[in-house]
Amino acid sequence: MNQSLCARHLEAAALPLIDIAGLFSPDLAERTAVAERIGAACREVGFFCVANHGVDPALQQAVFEQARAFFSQPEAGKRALDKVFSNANRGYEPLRGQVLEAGAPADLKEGFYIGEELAEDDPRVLAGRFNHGANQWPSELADFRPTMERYRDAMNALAARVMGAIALSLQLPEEHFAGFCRDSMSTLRLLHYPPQPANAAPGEKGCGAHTDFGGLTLLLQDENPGLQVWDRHSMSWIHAAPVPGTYVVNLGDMIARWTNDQYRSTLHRVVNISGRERYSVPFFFSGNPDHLVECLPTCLAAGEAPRYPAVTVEEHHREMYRRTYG
Ligand SMILES: O=C(O)CCC(=O)C(=O)O
Ligand SMILES: [Fe+2]
Repeated sequence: MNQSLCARHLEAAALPLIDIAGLFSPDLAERTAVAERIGAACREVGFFCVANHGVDPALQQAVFEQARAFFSQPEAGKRALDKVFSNANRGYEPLRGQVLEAGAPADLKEGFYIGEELAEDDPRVLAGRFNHGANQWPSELADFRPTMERYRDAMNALAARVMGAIALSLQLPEEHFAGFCRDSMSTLRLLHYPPQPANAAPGEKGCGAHTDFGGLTLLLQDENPGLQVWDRHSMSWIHAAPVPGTYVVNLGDMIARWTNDQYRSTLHRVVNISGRERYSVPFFFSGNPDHLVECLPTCLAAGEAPRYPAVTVEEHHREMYRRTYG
């Protein structure tokens, strides 16, 4: 994306818009300058848009095409890859399969989960590690798997780069989170939201209000708005309309735990009032399952205590899946 496009969208964007071209510079000062902007957005909102992220637009379009092709299959075809057949939360999740907002009706979205590909005889799979296993792939869509694998690789690389910037923004060495980023148990999630029905039950919506569980989320949206982000100042929902060519980046609960809530994991939801089918592709960069997430000493003021006990990435995710899938 060029500068003029960024500038034109700057006013329209409800979330901070950050040009991250400088993160690809060999010059540490340029990377640090971008990191400072990211740090300010993390403290203030916990949500921001990034432009000049380097991800191939043709690859993004291919991901949407494959997602549409998958979800437009007859229900029986999708159900053949139901998540219930997976020991690693992979595959199809039908409409109303998750309750992201405790006490609210189930979410009006259907989804498809993809993770790192691990063979059934991998020691981590044999040991029953959470979310570790093989993917379920739709055999009738020949381009689906290679497209998603290329995209997942691109997302892992971009997320690790943004984690480097977050480290810099906290006055830590850029590689501070390298152990977290190594062999991340990331999840790529394809989502399809039907238009919000006129006769929706009270509180029924695409995605109930929630914070993301993990480290970083990189969200690719189609052109249909629907995402809403809680604004603690106005105590109302910001409508985060899609900005072409950008990702929405938001922080998950683990970064809030690291920073003792200095960096925010902010409430968000989806209401698809566009009147059209909406597709989105969040990528959850969850981190290394064995990594211990505990408050960074540099994020504690004198005499302040950590708000959260230390937890491993795996323990934390196991608990969050239990809460939202019952
Ligand atoms: O579809 C979206 O825009 C957001 C989805 C989301 O918040 C999630 O899956 O955690
Ligand atoms: Fe989310």
